[in-house]
Amino acid sequence: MGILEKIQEIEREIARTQKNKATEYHLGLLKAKLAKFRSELLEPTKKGEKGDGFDVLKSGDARVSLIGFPSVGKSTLLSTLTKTESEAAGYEFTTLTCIPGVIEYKGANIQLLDLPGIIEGASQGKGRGRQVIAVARTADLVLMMLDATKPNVHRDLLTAELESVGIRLNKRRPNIYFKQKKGGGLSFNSTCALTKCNEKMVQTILHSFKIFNAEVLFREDATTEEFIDVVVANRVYLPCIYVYNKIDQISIEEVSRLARQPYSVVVSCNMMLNLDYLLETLWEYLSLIRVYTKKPGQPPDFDDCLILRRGVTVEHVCHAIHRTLAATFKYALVWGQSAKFSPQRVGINHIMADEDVIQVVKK
Ligand SMILES: Nc1nc2c(ncn2[C@@H]2O[C@H](COP(=O)(O)OP(=O)(O)OP(=O)(O)O)[C@@H](O)[C@H]2O)c(=O)[nH]1
Ligand SMILES: [K+]
Ligand SMILES: [Mg+2]
Repeated sequence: MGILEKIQEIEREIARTQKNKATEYHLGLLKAKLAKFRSELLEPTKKGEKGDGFDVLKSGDARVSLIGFPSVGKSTLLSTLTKTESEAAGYEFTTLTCIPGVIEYKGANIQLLDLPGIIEGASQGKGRGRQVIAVARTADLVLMMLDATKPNVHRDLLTAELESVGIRLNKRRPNIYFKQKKGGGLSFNSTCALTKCNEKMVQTILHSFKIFNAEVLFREDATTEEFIDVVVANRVYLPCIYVYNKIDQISIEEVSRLARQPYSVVVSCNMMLNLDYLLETLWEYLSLIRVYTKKPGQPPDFDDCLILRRGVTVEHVCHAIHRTLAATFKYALVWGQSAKFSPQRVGINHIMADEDVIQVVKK
């Protein structure tokens, strides 16, 4: 039996198993098996699957992938936001490979990848699904494009496709410590009351992965699925913006309903509506910040900024300026939002904010 059939069989069994106390562990076991087979699907099988227009080099400050059903307007968006032209047309599967473009925004170069449309069953190899999903895994953010005139179930279908191959959208990594050991059996602890999972379930799941010695610490009230995610380990956690395109075709009431959903932005690529807000949201979700440098006695260099991630320290800034700078660092002067007063004299662990100005003083 092939993996796909095995997966289908387990899915059918889960569907026909009633959910109650008596079947709880059996279900947990099935879910663990499912996770195992699905992660096997991710491993490249045939030679030649790569190198057919999907292995685009990473470049710039961040990478964003465009995921959506056919003809929702992905290529139209790429051609609108970047200098690259990607063919757009009124028929499905116009785009057949990965087309990279660059969004220049607030001094950052954001690589935007246009991809073929994907459909239900993509994770199991329908269409170019597997290649598209492999690219999505390498991105820093997913722009899931949806057709505002189509039923909203598309959003759940695509989310489920990505989920089934280990891509988690707008979710945190579960706060569970897990370490395999050489001996000593299972050591299980939690720092809070557990209502969705328990020691016996954890043991059952670990046994199904042939793990008999391990240390497990639940630091939150996590579910069985979340525990499986931690064990399988090849999960990626990505921010996702749901972009509803073609709002020129729907009523204003419908537009405002879609716009109020979480993580959602409404646009019209053809009419160039709300694209500024999309870029602003993109910047926000990518956690990018700008840091300007300044030399003593000179004004800051506002023409050239460093693009970094929210939460970076002065040490990161030093590395971004020059690889040896951190070693000769004495202190820095910082102007801007992260400074209590301007300028503030700070050490190497000071956390920077967007649009801060920094002057590094060497030993
Ligand atoms: N009404 C309307 N039509 C749009 C809008 N944006 C794109 N379209 C149209 O939607 C059709 C499909 O656009 P594409 O950009 O080719 O869509 P795609 O998602 O790249 O399609 P595939 O590559 O086939 O997956 C084209 O006819 C576009 O002109 C929009 O904002 N409003
Ligand atoms: K199309
Ligand atoms: Mg396209």
